[in-house]
Amino acid sequence: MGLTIDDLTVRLGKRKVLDGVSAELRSGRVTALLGPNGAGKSSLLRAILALIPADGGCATLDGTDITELDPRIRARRLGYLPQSAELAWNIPARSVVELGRAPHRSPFSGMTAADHDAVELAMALTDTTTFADRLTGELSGGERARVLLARVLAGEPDWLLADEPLSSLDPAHQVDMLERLHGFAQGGRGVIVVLHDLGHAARIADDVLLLKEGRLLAAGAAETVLQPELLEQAYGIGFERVGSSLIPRGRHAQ
Ligand SMILES: Nc1ncnc2c1ncn2[C@@H]1O[C@H](COP(=O)(O)OP(=O)(O)OP(=O)(O)O)[C@@H](O)[C@H]1O
Repeated sequence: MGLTIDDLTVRLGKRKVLDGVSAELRSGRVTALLGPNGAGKSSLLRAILALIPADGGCATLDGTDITELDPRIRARRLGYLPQSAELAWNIPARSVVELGRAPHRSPFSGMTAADHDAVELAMALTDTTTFADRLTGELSGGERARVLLARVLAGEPDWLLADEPLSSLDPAHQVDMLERLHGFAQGGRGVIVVLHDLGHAARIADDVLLLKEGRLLAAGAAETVLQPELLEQAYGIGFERVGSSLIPRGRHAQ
């Protein structure tokens, strides 16, 4: 059981952006999704979430094809933090976080005590309580990113799929975000996170999926995938170990 990707193939326009990707993802662990620009990382998250159709294969959650789940159940079980921190509405931050409870509420019903508790907890975890009443248009990019994380956490999903969640955060909030994701997984839920920084991946990931040109180049425990030879194949540059870090050597390094 868990989240299984089975021979998933996706075309966007004329491009095959995912080509026969298969993997078993486990709850209680952080899976980092790595690979160069254009490798298909965002497409893989979006295909798992049934936001883009598969041309072949499928993703299943506890044995059920995710595309066959009722959309409300799907939204409850799979939380998505997309790459862009844009927000369509200029509303108070707390109202954005409250939207994360939508899959738990019936239309036109008010917020229950449980809804309020989940919102307050999510805001506390993301350090957003202090600007809960400010309009999102008045927040910095990093503050907006944290509000969006709070919105996903408020939905109490079983799985969190986060696409480059660190990109607009300062170092302190990057560390906070990594700890939040780690804590989320330690609570028994599943995390799939797209990362570019290999140091962050080494710090947080239990497992790694390494994509290149829409194909899975390697998958497994982080220490087995985060190896200079595999990373070189994926990114086309050399890597060397310095202490516990993997440092890029450049395209023409010997
Ligand atoms: N709507 C689209 N139509 C056609 N091709 C697309 C579309 N969206 C993405 N692609 C292509 O699909 C491939 C995979 O894109 P994707 O965004 O999944 O990669 P990524 O690994 O997340 O990249 P990055 O690290 O740059 O965010 C790229 O070659 C991209 O140009």
